[in-house]
Order: sequence, then structure tokens, then C-alpha cells
Amino acid sequence: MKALHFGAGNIGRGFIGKLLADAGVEVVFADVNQQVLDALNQRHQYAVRVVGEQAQVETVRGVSAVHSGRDDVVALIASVDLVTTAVGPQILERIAPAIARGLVKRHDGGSTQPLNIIACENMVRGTSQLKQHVLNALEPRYHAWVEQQVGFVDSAVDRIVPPAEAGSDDPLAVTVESFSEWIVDKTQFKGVPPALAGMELTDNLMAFVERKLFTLNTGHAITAYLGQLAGHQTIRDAILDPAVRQTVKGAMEESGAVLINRYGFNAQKHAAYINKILHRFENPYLHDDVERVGRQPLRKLGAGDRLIKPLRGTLEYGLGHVNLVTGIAAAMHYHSDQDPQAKEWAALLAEVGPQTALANVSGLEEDSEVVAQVVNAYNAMQ
Ligand SMILES: NC(=O)C1=CN([C@@H]2O[C@H](COP(=O)(O)OP(=O)(O)OC[C@H]3O[C@@H](n4cnc5c(N)ncnc54)[C@H](O)[C@@H]3O)[C@@H](O)[C@H]2O)C=CC1
Ligand SMILES: O=P(O)(O)OC[C@H]1O[C@](O)(CO)[C@@H](O)[C@@H]1O
Repeated sequence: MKALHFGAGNIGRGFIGKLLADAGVEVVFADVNQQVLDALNQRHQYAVRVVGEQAQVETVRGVSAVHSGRDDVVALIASVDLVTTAVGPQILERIAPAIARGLVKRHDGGSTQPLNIIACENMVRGTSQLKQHVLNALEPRYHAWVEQQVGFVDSAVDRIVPPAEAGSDDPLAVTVESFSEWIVDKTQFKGVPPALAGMELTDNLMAFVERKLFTLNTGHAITAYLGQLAGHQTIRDAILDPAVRQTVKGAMEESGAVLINRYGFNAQKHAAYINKILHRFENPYLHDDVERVGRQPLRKLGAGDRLIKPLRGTLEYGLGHVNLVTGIAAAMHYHSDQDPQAKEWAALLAEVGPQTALANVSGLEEDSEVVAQVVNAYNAMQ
């Protein structure tokens, strides 16, 4: 079996590419980072440091790489069995035209082998969004064939993989936590879903996507935002701060109450899930900057993302949300010189003020009580 994986970054090398290669799949990475591409093609292998209770180094072998902007990618899409991505939500639209050209080549070559495509991004149904971008880039006469031959499979992906620590000069260096979870929607595959160790099949994906995004990512983001406000550099330092931890845990519990109402999760098991996540944030072997985890605040303050969607859920079910409100207010204070979205957010705040800025970005009603609550909390943090 052969797979093309877009994005040889942290999750690409440290999780999805590794899982595929470990399962005996021939993996070709597509990326735009020439240094990473050259290193992959020179060595055809790389080391992954897996850190948890114990640390070990595992070698991923038999990999190669192509530039995502070149025709090699088109030829590969015409011939591989599986395409995966871990490029970031905003990049999916950019890779769609190449995928579309590859599908045309596959069609015109008379292929009858099904192809499955799985986006592994922190998004609700990211592959379905990629599918729309691909269809937009394809002439309508190919659409029926795509519907028949190409499975666009949504997934939930969970493994904390920060960038390699400063000081490492190996472009392929990657350190991952020992925990990992990749859950895919088995109803969306074309042909028989591949049996890959570490890839779990479900027919109830939305529950898993929301459980992960609105627990781990909600808690992680709020740890980052409150941590930055309190002057902490890393997620570990932030979550070990009792005041930060209390709000983070509270926010995950508020979001959890929504999930329990919506999906009927067992409350005790969900409490254990939250505790395990708090423990993962404390991992002493992962150096994870609050600035990284808080990155792209406009996306994270969006209507369907990890902060606002749980908040809306609490309104829907009439549940408490004081900790989510605090977390969102802290997100509004996020700053980073490296992050274009942080600069855009700061400019918007300065131009229209917190109430309008929050309403514009989150889709919450500008005159609503909940926006007033967030703005009060925001002002109190000034
Ligand atoms: N790092 C983590 O712990 C986790 C990340 N994720 C998600 O995985 C995705 C990737 O995140 P990371 O690996 O952390 O980011 P990253 O920045 O380490 O990796 C992204 C890679 O995509 C490449 N890229 C950019 N434009 C491209 C293009 N046009 N074609 C091909 N490759 C391109 C970049 O050069 C980079 O190597 C994101 O959606 C993130 O939310 C999900 C779970 C965990
Ligand atoms: O990758 P994003 O969506 O910017 O958010 C960072 C989050 O994603 C992760 O990288 C993995 O889930 C977490 O470390 C963090 O919660």
C-alpha cells in the first residue's frame, strides 16, 4: 500500500506519517519546506522521540518526499491508495487544486481502484471541507466519478507534538507524547477501509471529534491564553499554576457538560478523560510554548471552534459557563509578534473595541448578555 501525506511537519512526521510507515505503508511526504524535503530524500528515515512515563527513540524508515507544488504530486495522486494531510486548516484550500489535477489524471488513466483521502487537522469535518475545495477545482463532469471512486474520510487526530526544541539543527527532529488517537469515519471510505494499527474506525465520528476538540483543544487553548497573561512560557508551567488550572479544568467541565447532554457520554468516564488531559499538559519532557498552542486566535475564536462552540452549547442547554467566558476573555488578550492573526486581531480590537470585535469574529450577537460577560471579564484582565 502506498500513501501520499501532505505536510511533513510535527503531526505529519511525528504521528500520521509514522503510523502509516509503522503499518508497512510506503509513505511519500509532500511539503513546501525544501530543507525538510532534502533531508527526507537524503536519509529516507528519521528518528521520533516518544516521551511519556519513559522515553524511547523510534526510527521511521522507507520514506521519501516531493515538493507539493510540483507535478510529481499530481502523478502520485493518480497512483496511490491513500492521501492524508496535516498542513493546517488554512492550507487545505491551497492543496486542493493539485489534488483535483491528480484526480483528473487518475480518471483519465482509467483507474478503477478507489482512493481515500483523510485530512488530519484540528477541525470539525476537515476532510469534508477539503472535498468542497477539490470539487470547486474540478470540472463538473468529473464530480460523479469522484463521488463513486474517492472516499473523503473525516477524522479526529489527537497527539501533542510541539516543534523541535530550539538548539536542534536537525530539520527532521521530532518529539511526541506517547499518547495518540486517530479516529476515522468508517462510513465514508470507498472500498474496504485499510486495517492500520493505531487508526480506529467509528460510525459515530462527530462525538469523537467534538469530544477531542472541545475538551483537549478547549483546555489547551485556555491554558495557553491564561498562561500567557500570567507570564508563563510553557503549557507545563501554566497548568501547574493553581489559578490557571482551576479555570482550565472548570472550562473543560463546562464544555463536557454540553458533550454529555449532546452525546450521552458517561459523566464519570468523561471526568477521567479530563484528568488524563490535565496530566498530558504537565508532561515534563514536552517543551510546548503557550505562544504555539494559542496560535491563530481568529481561527480559535471562530463560531465552530474550541472556545465559542462549547460556549454556545452551554447557552443551548442552559448550563454554566463562567470558566469558558474567562478563557475567551484571555484569548482576546493573546499577543504574538510571529502570528499574523494575532496582529490582525489586535488591529481589529483597536479599531472597533472588544464588543464588536468579538461579535465579528465569533458570530455571537453583539448585544447579547454573553458577549457583555466576556467583555467585562476582558476589561477586568486589562
Ligand atoms: N502538532 C500537534 O500537536 C497537532 C496538530 N494537529 C493539527 O495538524 C495540523 C498540522 O499541525 P502541525 O504538524 O503542528 O503543523 P506544522 O507547521 O508542524 O506542519 C505543517 C506542515 O505543512 C507544510 N505545508 C505548508 N504549506 C503546505 C503546502 N501547500 N503543501 C504541503 N505542505 C505544506 C509546512 O511546511 C509544515 O511542514 C494542523 O491542522 C494542526 O491543528 C492536530 C493534532 C495535534
Ligand atoms: O494546532 P492548532 O489547532 O493551532 O492548536 C494547537 C492545538 O493542537 C494541538 O497541536 C494538538 O491537538 C494541541 O497541541 C493544541 O491544542
